[in-house]
Formats: sequence, C-alpha cells, structure tokens
Amino acid sequence: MLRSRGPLWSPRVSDAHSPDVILRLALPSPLRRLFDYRAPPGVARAQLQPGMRLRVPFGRRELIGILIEVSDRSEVPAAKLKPALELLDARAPLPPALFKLCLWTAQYYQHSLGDTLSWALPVLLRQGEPAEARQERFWHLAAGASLDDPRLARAPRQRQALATIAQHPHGVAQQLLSQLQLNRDSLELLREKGLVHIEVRRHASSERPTRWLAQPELPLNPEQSAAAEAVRAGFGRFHAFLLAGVTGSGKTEVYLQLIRETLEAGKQALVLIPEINLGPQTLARFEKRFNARIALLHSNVNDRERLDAWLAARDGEADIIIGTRSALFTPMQRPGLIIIDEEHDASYKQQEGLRYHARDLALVRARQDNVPILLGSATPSLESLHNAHNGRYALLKLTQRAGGAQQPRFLRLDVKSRPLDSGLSGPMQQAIAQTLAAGQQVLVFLNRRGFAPTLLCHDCGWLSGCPRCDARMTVHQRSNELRCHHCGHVEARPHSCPKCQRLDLRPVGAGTERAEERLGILFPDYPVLRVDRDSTSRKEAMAQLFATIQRGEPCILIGTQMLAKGHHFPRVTLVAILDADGGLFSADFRASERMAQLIVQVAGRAGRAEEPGKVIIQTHLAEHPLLVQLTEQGYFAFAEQALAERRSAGLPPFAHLALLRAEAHKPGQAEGFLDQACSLAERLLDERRLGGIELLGPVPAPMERRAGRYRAQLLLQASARAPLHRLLGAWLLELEQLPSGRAVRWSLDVDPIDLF
Ligand SMILES: Nc1ncnc2c1ncn2[C@@H]1O[C@H](COP(=O)(O)OP(=O)(O)OP(=O)(O)O)[C@@H](O)[C@H]1O
Ligand SMILES: [Zn+2]
Repeated sequence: MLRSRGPLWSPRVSDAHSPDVILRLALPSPLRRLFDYRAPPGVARAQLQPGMRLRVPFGRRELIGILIEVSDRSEVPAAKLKPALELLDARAPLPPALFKLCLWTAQYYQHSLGDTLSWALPVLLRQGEPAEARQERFWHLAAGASLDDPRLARAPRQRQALATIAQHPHGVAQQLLSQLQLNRDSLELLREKGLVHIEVRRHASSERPTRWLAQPELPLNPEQSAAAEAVRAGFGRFHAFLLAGVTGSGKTEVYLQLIRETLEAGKQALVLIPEINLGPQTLARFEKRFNARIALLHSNVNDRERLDAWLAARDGEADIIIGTRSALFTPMQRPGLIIIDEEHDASYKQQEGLRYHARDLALVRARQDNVPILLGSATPSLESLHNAHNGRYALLKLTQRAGGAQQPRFLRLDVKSRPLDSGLSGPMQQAIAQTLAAGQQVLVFLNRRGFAPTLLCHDCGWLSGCPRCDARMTVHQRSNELRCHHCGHVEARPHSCPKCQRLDLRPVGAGTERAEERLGILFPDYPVLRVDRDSTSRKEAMAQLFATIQRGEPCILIGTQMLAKGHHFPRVTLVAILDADGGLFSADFRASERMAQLIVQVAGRAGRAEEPGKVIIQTHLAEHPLLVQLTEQGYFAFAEQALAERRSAGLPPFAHLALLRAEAHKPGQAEGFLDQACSLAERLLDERRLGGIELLGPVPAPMERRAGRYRAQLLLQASARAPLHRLLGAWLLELEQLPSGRAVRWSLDVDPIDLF
C-alpha cells in the first residue's frame, strides 16, 4: 500500500548491534509517503500501536504524526534518523474501522495518507489534545512536594500557587484555575520541577434513555410503510437503498422511524445533511422527536464541541450523530444505520485538499461496518439512479405528498422579446400581484446575488472586469461596491468610466438585490424579504426572517439557492423562477442536472399546505427538450433522458473521470507541467498495457485566470475504474518528482463534480 519510496528492505546502514525501533509515520504533508523516526526516549516497543499520535521534529517545526507501522529497519541512514519527541496516546484515538476507511480514502483519492488523516480527525486531535471523552485535567500536589523547597525561595508566585494547590486534596480542576487566581505559567514551572502533576479524570457518563420517543410518530402512509419495511428487512447487514421521494413526501418521517428502530436495537445512527440544510428546522425535528443523545458535527460548532461530539460518538455515548460532509469520518462504537439526506447535493463533495465525496465514502463505510445505508432525495443524482437501475441500490419510491398536499403545477413562460424589468417580465408581475391579492406568499428565485452581474459604460463599452480573474465584477448597490464572486476582490464602485471618464455607467442584468429593490417599488404594500449570502450573514437575521414567513401574512421572499432546500413554507403558493437558461447551455455537462434539481427543489417549497402551488419559469428556451420533459413529466423522466444522453456521450456515470488541475503565476507554466504529466501518463499506459483510458488536454481551464493565477487542466476519462486507478497510483509518485511541478500548484480530483 502506501510506503516510503524505493525498495523497502534495502540493507541497513546503521550499526547491526542494537535492534532499532523504527516508527513509520503519516505526517500532515502533501507528500505521498511515510516518514521514519526512532521511538521517543523511554518508550518501549510494546507501548506502540498503529493509529497512535506522536509529536515529531520536522525541519524547523514540530508536527503531529500518526503511527502506521513499527519496523526494525529504515532506508534512512541511521545518523539521519531523528527520535520522535513524545507519544501522545495510550491507545489509538481512531478505532480500526475508521483507520481502515482513511486508508481506503487516501488510496482511492490518491491523496497523502497523513493529510487524509488530518482531514478526518477533529482539529483539536490534530493539535495534540487528549483523545479521551469529557475529561477534566486536575492539578495535584506531587508526593513529597514541600512549600519549603529551596527552588521556590526566589519564586513567590510559584510558592503561592503551590500553597493553593496544597489546600485541595482532590486536585484543582483546570476550569477553576482562574477563579482561584492560579497562574498557568507558574503551574507549568512547578510541574517541570516535579512539585505538581496533572491527573486526567473522566466525568461519569450519562444514563442511556429507556424510552426513545419524546413525541408520537405519524402513522406512515402505505408508500412510506413499504419503504421503511424494506430498510428494516435489511437491518444488521450492508444494503444500500435509494429513497426517491417527491418533495414533501415524508422522507424525513421515514428516516425518523428507522432511526427509532436503530436506537431500540441498541445501535447508533449517522445522518449526513447538506450544508444548506443546517437550518434550525431540520435539527429541531430530530431533537423534538427523540430522548436521545444527539451529537452535532457541522460548521457552526466550535472545535471543542466538535471533539466532544466526536468522542461521544466513538465511545457510544451519543445515539444519533448528525452532521455535514466531514461527519462521515465520525467513529461509532455500535453503528447501526447511515442516512444521507439530499444525496444529490454538491456540498457532499469537498472541493479542496482531500477531494472526497462523502456520499460515495459513506457507501464504503456502510459496507465495512456491515450496516444498511439509505440515500434520500426528491431529485436523486444521475449516479445514484444509475446504481438503482443496475441493481446496486434498492429503489424505494414515494410518489405522493404526505398529508394530502398536491404537487405544484409548472408553467414555462417564454420571455423571448419581452421586456424584462429588473429581471421580471410583465406576466410574471401579474402572477405575483394576483397571489399577494389572494393573501398568499410568493417565492422569487434568482440564483445570482448582488445588484447586477456587471457594470457597463454606455459610451465606450468598458465592462467591470476583475483585475485578477477572467470574470466580471458584480455590482453591489447597498455597499456601493464592485465585488468579484470568484476571488473576493472588492473595489469602490466608480462614478465615472475608468477608461473614458464619462459618466454613463449602467448596471447590466439583474441579481437578487436589484429584483428586491424593484419588487419593493412594484408592491409597496407587502414586505419583501431577501435571503442570500449577503443578507443572512447573521444567524438571528435569518431566524427572524423565517419567523415572519411562518406567520403567514402575504409577502415576497426573494433569494438564491439558500431558499431552495429543506424549508417548509406552508403559505407560499407561487414560485417565480426568474432565469433557468444558464443550466441549459453551460459547458459543464452536469449543469442541466443541477438546474433540474434546483428547479424541482425550489418548486417543492410551494403549496405544501392546503392551497395548491404554481411554479412559473421564465426562459428564452421554452421548447428545450430537457426543460419540457422536466416541467411536463417530472424529474424522473428528465433524469432518464439525461442518462441516455450521458450514455451516448460516454460521460459519467458511464465513464470514470479524474482531473489534474494546475495553476501558476506565469502564463504557460501550468500547461508546461501538464504537458509533461501527459507524456508521463502516456508512457505509463504503454508500459503497463492499460487500455480504455483517454487523456484529454491539457487545455486552459474554462475560466483561465482566477485570483491572479493561470489555470489549466488535463482530463482522464476511463471506461473502467481499475485501470484508471492503477495508472493514477504510479503516475502521482512520478508527478511529485517533476521539477516543473515546483513552480505550479497542482492537484488531482478523482470523480470531479465540476470541471472548472
Ligand atoms: N405519514 C404522514 N402523515 C401525515 N403527515 C405526514 C406524514 N409524513 C410526513 N408528513 C408531513 O408532511 C410534511 C412533509 O414531510 P417531510 O418533511 O418528512 O418530507 P420530505 O420528503 O422530507 O420533504 P422535502 O424533501 O421536501 O424536504 C411534513 O409536514 C410532515 O410532518
Ligand atoms: Zn476575481
């Protein structure tokens, strides 16, 4: 598997007398190799188990590494082998199952094992915190310590601290230090002198509840029951299910009842949710339903809370683990069920560093843990539908909305040659007016923040380009700025044209800010509430906004995809989609899939109560076959059509991709590196007789310059996975050696979900 380069059992250079203990460590480094150290002084071989953390010197720094194996030889000359500084664990923090998952991940994504382990571990463990649950550090007087110790004669503060400690026979908890006016530095000095020591004590663990339900369950309808029954029959072993249920069909209720059964069986459930679903609504549903210990692992919890949750899950003290992407790496003592909600969501794929897909890894994990896994969505990814078609997943369908609400109706509104007023056509304005007059709410969807996507000089044609990217800067009216949404560059909005100095600068096109402003003028009697990343940076603002919506008075909600998922707006009966065309003519082959998912998810917010909902889509491509299929026959008909297109084009899920990206400060550098990479790959394909792999490129990235760097990419397209992975393994080790790679920043993305 992964190991340091070169022959592993080369003759040793070190002296042959004392048998060495060589530790092979994975370090948080991008290099795909392990690093050899000697054991720390005083640590015996018997104490060392794979998975333990050690602090080691690395260049001028210190790093925390993870022990992969213990050996008695190294290729590193004995004189150069350094001892590790400290062993941090008495037992490996990661249980073997998770450790295995990390090994698998590193190999599959061709990522350094050390870096993979860093992504998988909570931040505090990476920094060396103790990996034991809910412990408190207690400061104790050491045996034989005396206030008359001569070393304290000139250290009144240490003496004072020692006196305070001496008054507490059970030790002083770390938390209480400041209350007792104990100074941390003095204590550390006392510790160095051996006058005090630290004891780490564990708090008593909480009782396990006996009645799991805090709230009665809804009686399931026949489709829900059939789905729940199928998964229940798969309990206790690996089995993958795809729960394809239209929006509002009660998928969450199915999850909740399956989780209850998992808890009753004495097992733990892991639930992954997309980042965008983090709203309090989702979490509150779980918390209201169960008397259970729920561990939350998402971006809003701090490092300490995350570590506590992680440890509680590992030690079996948490019953339900809910989190976003990285929660996939949470160890469980008694795994019973894995649920991936909104499995199609792009936030499950990490787009930097370790580019893993949490849904795909969850399947690997479920198989390793031998537990069932349930993927749920109203708009399943084409990958998952393909897996359902070929029998890898059992397909469970919910075709009706639960609780009697109807599915919304779709209308395509052709806006060719119609004037658009801040993005709103005349018929759309009328539909909004009618809905408000009927006392109902309107949701306006526009997936573009800011006031206008660009600023144009009407006299000379100057456009507000970003100085660092091949992109336009967006006009933001409130802050009176131009902002680049790709690199974050911000400038004050100019009064006159930077090129011709004349004054006729016009914002072109419409973003949410502009539509909001216009809607406010058109409908002055109704509140207009905007939800996007600019408006909702504050948590309370968002909560307030949802409270207003829940009150049910007529209003207009306008927003980006933040509005699309997971919310329940019972009084919204009209969904106005201002622009669907971007998804129909993009260069990215997944754009139409994403657009369809977004439209269906946004549409799913409408008419969730008694009044039926209507969805109006403004488009210049009203007769586009994919859009017609989607709006007239629904998502699954669309998906079949899209899958057929992918099959004939030889694209995923009918092919496997890997993308080598490179970027550099000078033009041509990235391509130069990729050209060499391409030749290397061709040589390896030849040498190893690997077939069915095409190398496409190198080509400049669709947005060639971004944040001041020139970017290019090389795409590998393979008809089968095995040869592709055989190539990648050998290729990357050689790429690491290429001198041209030093001047560029490069990365490999296995199963990329976007090609930018
Ligand atoms: N069996 C049932 N009987 C009555 N009401 C139900 C039933 N199951 C679910 N509901 C209700 O239907 C509504 C939609 O259910 P839920 O949120 O579980 O659907 P969902 O499929 O997860 O929705 P979405 O994918 O749109 O987020 C909720 O208000 C829920 O309480
Ligand atoms: Zn930019």
